[in-house]
Amino acid sequence: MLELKDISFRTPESGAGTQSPADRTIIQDLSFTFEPGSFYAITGPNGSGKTTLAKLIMGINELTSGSIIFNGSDISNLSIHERSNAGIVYGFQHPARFKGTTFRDLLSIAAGSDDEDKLVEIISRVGVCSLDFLDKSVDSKLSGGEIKKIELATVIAKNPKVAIYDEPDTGIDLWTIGPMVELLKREQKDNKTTTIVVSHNKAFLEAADTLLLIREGKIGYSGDLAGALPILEDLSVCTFNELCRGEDNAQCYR
Ligand SMILES: Nc1ncnc2c1ncn2[C@@H]1O[C@H](COP(=O)(O)OP(=O)(O)OP(=O)(O)O)[C@@H](O)[C@H]1O
Repeated sequence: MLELKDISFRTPESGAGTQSPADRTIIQDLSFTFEPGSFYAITGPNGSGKTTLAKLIMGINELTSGSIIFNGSDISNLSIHERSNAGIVYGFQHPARFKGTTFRDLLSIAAGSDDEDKLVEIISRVGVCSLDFLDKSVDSKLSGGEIKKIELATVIAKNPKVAIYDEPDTGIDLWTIGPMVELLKREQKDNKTTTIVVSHNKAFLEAADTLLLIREGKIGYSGDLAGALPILEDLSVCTFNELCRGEDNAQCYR
């Protein structure tokens, strides 16, 4: 069980001192409990704080206040590495590329083994069928979709208790999204992985057991997709008509 207790994240406005009253609150007094083995989708408008929330759980961002409890232990002050050892793993929206490093290198580190059979078993789980792919260099020549598959494989190779994926569909073609959702659902079921996906994609929202809608750094809604739909519909219509002086019924979608 992963419990967020009144967590907040504030940053100084650029140019302001660290204790400035102009501090900006990105996540505000947010509490939520992620049940083991469930699938969660975190969604909400751009800039609402979804990635920040995911990074707070991983320890990439430091909490300003509040605490995070994982399986009964307070992990609020643990480093990323320590949280990773405890079983929490993060897949980045824009994974890093490492010139001179191959997919095999990254996967061996993640899996803790360079045993060929083990690596083949992992890449087949993520739908990479070609063995040649293992020896691809993880550099700028990879396509956006290829690097995301590599990132996904390295998360899965760690057999995480909690897997956090930040917009895993970035750069992925429409035909690959369905299999990707199936893969994450399969990992959730087979390994009882608590799965947290930050996404705007309907396929992930539909796959989730629970959807968290983040609005201005708080949970605006948590529950099933059916309950969220009216709110999502509402959020998709522009609320700046008065400012832009567009026609009242222009219904400018963003
Ligand atoms: N370390 C930081 N310092 C200053 N501002 C930050 C920091 N991290 C995030 N922000 C700001 O906080 C806000 C929320 O960012 P975040 O990336 O969490 O949004 P998001 O909901 O994931 O958005 P998107 O859907 O566009 O990916 C943004 O305005 C962002 O610029």
